[in-house]
Amino acid sequence: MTDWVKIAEDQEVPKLKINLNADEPAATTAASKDNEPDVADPAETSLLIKILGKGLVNTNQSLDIQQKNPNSPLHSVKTFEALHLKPELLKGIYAMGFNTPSKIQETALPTLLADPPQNMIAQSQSGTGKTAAFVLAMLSRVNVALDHPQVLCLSPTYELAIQTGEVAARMGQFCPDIKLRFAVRGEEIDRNSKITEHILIGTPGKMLDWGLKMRLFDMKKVRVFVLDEADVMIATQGHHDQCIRIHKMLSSQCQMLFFSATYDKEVMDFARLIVSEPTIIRLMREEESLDNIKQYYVNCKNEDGKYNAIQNIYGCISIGQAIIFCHTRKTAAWLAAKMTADGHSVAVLSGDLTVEQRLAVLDRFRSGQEKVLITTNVLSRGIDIEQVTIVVNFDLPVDLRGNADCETYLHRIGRTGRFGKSGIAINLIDGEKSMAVCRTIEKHFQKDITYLNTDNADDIEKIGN
Ligand SMILES: Nc1ncnc2c1ncn2[C@@H]1O[C@H](COP(=O)(O)OP(=O)(O)OP(=O)(O)O)[C@@H](O)[C@H]1O
Repeated sequence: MTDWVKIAEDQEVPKLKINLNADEPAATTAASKDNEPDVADPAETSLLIKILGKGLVNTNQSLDIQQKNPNSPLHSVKTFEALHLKPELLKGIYAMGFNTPSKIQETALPTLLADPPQNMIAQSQSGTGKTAAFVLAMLSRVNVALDHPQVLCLSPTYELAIQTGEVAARMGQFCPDIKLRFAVRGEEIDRNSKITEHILIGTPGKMLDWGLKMRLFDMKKVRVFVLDEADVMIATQGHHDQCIRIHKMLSSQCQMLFFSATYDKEVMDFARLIVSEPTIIRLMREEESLDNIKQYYVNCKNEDGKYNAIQNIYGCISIGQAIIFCHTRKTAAWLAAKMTADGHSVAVLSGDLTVEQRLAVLDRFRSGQEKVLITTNVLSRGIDIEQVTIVVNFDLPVDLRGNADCETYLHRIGRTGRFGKSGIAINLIDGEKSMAVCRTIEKHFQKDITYLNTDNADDIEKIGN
């Protein structure tokens, strides 16, 4: 095992340096996308959330469990001992600081480890313990007496595969006989050799190359197939078909495990193709709500008018930390330059930054080094910043056709029960179109968005109370 602990550690530095828009150099990407709506890349967002996550997310939501095969036993455990794991694995879990199984692990682990193996489709938000659960299943199923791949784990990108490998390396640190190999770009292998490692973690393209094109291992001998981040996988060009091709090569006895943070129809159809008679476990995300958020709109003539509105608000009330959302990178950069010139400490987070740069920006903002974070839709769902008191929509969220994007509005403004309850949202309006968007949002949530006159100091002071 030591070998691949080293490999995982060696990968840790380069993984953050990589520009995930690898097909386009960062400079070209930035220049050509300045005026377009800035959108979040699902793989980048997922990686950011994973790296930013500071431990287990506890939720009060209940589990929803469905079983397609009524004969499969289903029970839950309250301790890791109750799973009767190999002592070395149990030691690895405790060494990671895990004392008791998380909510999803309580129910998922007995099914994941059951004999005969059962298929599973699991859904829960980032940070709830999915990776730890399926990595434990992967490690437990290995028969070290056999020197061929027995477990395949597919991730949508290089970086996400490395993250999973790191968890496996840590959890398996006391199992020196279990061997892992990364099947990702940059890993080369002699065409005439055979892969002897027990676990392969990688991306679909490389896995297909090794298993199908080069026949470096026998896909029929694989006992566990894990598909991680199914929603991100679907969103990544070409991965859907590659996964299906891999799946077709596997034996019908292979245990199929499918993990995702969300399941829309496309992801569920994909899951159904791959996983037969699954036990489906879902832990719903705590819903964001607009309760206790005071919402306002301000009429402005143009972008300069919007800027004046922000200045007036800052002039009248003391604001802890604020996030300002813009539609394009260009507007975000323009606004940041103006606010900085006026003496505000401002950070900008937009899609032209690498994941490493975004992490640095978020870390600084979270620690209070900057008071204002100007961003676009790249700062999206799943990245919660607790201490923010005011959210300003410099541009209201709209979809590609210019219609109100209520879901994005909720993710920008809403809070979950876990975080501070009260907050202020200010929507800057510059014309009929944006007023119509504002009204649609108001109607959708049935929560008033009140008029605010930022030329009137008394009016502004009221929102601070
Ligand atoms: N039983 C546990 N007890 C304590 N900490 C845990 C437990 N299970 C997982 N964790 C920790 O909680 C964090 C989230 O776990 P994990 O990465 O498995 O969640 P996830 O749902 O896969 O999230 P993501 O998709 O972001 O990776 C990690 O830091 C992990 O080490």
